[in-house]
Amino acid sequence: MDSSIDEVPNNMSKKKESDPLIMATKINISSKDDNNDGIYLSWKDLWVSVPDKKVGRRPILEGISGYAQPGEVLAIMGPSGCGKSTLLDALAGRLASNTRQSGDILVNGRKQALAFGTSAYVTQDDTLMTTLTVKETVYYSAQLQLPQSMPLHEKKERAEETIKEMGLQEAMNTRIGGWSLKGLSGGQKRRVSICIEILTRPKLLFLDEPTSGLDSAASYHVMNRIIKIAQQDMRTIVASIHQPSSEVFELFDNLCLLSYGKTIYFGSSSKANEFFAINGFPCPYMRNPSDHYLRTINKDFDNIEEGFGKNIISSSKAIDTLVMSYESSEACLNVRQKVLTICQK
Ligand SMILES: Nc1ncnc2c1ncn2[C@@H]1O[C@H](COP(=O)(O)OP(=O)(O)OP(=O)(O)O)[C@@H](O)[C@H]1O
Repeated sequence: MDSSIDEVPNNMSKKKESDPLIMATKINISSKDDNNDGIYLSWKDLWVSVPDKKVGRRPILEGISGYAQPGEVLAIMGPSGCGKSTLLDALAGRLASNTRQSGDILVNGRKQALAFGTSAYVTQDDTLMTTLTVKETVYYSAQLQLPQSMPLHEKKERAEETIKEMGLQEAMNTRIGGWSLKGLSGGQKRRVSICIEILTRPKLLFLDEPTSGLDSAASYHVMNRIIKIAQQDMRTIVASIHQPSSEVFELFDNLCLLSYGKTIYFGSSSKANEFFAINGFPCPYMRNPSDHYLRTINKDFDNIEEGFGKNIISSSKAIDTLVMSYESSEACLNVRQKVLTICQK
């Protein structure tokens, strides 16, 4: 890092509160890494609804349960509009004001708000300052977010290390850019947003579509890095993800597969194939499992889908079959037991 960015410029401290860097400060300024206790997050019979002109209120999530635990990454997957971001928002306590929520969300087995500074959230939109370079963005953010007691050189090192972790060293001096100034690619901006949020090494990290806009190699490296952060530092990570490659999919510990607000499957991602196969939807040879799951449970194109092999079945029926089967499955029982165990800890 060069010395010209040693300190946060004065004018930045006068920026309005909506500035992402300032918001990050407010969330994380007191974050202290002084103990290694991880966060167990669990949710039970979680319902979320929104206003609807026709029916009054429309459910987005319909009584779902699950958990996320230290050292692991939980991937939330499902067709577009199935409620992935809504679940992340509910868990992070940042649902929109027009939503209604019922059911329990438990932090370490108790109904409590997430302690100040313990979690971070990377949104789908990259709200970055277009005129700053990558180095300036991450370094200023480190200065603002990391504890005052941390020496400046350590903050610099943390910033540099994080930039490297996200594979951005080549773009250090590139401006973020925007519509009037060409700068980073969409995927690089995603990585800068992730950098800013992992600077403080939060114990609980929510990532909304961390790989959107990334090519398959970058997606793999970014997710691999995120998995390492979870494992090395016993962080709990919950990430919504659209269409992971099979290599990225294999990195996830647990999978929460949603379809139109209902759970299709929750459990070890390595056992999802078996669940689909025993219910009559085996993943064809050489097909990416996540492509197969999403195609099976997307009913938006029911009228034009060719069905599954000889036994043509609509996706609506496939969804009903899988939802019912999941509810009576061992996987579902395991989730309920796990949630109960977390409560008793
Ligand atoms: N605050 C809200 N008010 C009204 N409708 C909402 C609200 N939040 C979410 N929705 C609706 O709920 C549904 C699920 O939205 P959500 O963003 O959770 O889906 P998603 O699975 O993350 O989709 P995508 O993959 O396309 O981002 C959508 O139909 C969306 O329009």
